[in-house]
Amino acid sequence: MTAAAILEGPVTAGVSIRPLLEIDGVSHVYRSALGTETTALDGVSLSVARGEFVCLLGPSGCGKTTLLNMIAGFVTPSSGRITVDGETVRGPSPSRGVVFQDYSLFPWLTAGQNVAFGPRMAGQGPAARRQTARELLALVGLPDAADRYPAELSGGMKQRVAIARALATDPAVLLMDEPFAALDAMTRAALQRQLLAIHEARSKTVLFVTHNIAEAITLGDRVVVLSPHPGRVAADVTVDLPRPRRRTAPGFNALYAHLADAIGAETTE
Ligand SMILES: Nc1ncnc2c1ncn2[C@@H]1O[C@H](COP(=O)(O)OP(=O)(O)OP(=O)(O)O)[C@@H](O)[C@H]1O
Repeated sequence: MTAAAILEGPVTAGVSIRPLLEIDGVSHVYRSALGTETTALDGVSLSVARGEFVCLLGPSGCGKTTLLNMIAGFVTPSSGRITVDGETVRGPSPSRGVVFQDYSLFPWLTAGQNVAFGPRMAGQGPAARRQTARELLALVGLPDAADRYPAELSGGMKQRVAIARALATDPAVLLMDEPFAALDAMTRAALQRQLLAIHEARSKTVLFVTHNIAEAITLGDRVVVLSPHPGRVAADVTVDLPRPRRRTAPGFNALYAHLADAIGAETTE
């Protein structure tokens, strides 16, 4: 074993199993213009393995978005350290794809151009990035939407384009902030299924923020619960129910009750 491999941690059959994402004692304090301080997160530590699908669950104000924004590199931790693939996060990077709740597509670009935006910034040529956009739009179930503008798409279609756009730079980790919260129940269920299929097909590491307990159980290999004021890890639960996970499946309700208890909710849905 090389010195580098030893530093990276345990090795199985020559493959390092160092976590892809490491959040180490991270805190964040917001300071207002008037000097008021809000401690959004306090001493949060979390490791996410390569290929793992982790849901961050918690009530409003527990710091889920702040944590995701710090991993994305949009917000700097007040203390602690975040590393992705061993590199300290110091700002946004194409290796971290982000999907927001409000779609945030460029309205002046077509769906295809939105998906091709990251590759274009990375210097990919026109033919290659058109091909990337075509492939990814097909992957999210929109093979014929390349020339349509966001205003011509439904909410569910926009979010599919946003997922394709986030995948276009082949990020190491996909960061998703309540991406399906604004969608109706049927569209939401369809996108959940599609996201799981993409997760499986592309072996993507996913960190998915939600305040919806059923969604967290449906999607996650693990559910990490944050408690509010200040945000701290209150529970870290492995979901070992077989997929696809239906609410009527044995074990679903017991896990639901356990997580509801952990976030201090009667029910949130
Ligand atoms: N820009 C900001 N300035 C000051 N305080 C902020 C700012 N952004 C968030 N906060 C505060 O930090 C805490 C965590 O907010 P955050 O948005 O990260 O929580 P959340 O769990 O994502 O909430 P929600 O589910 O409602 O989106 C809250 O108390 C919030 O009021």
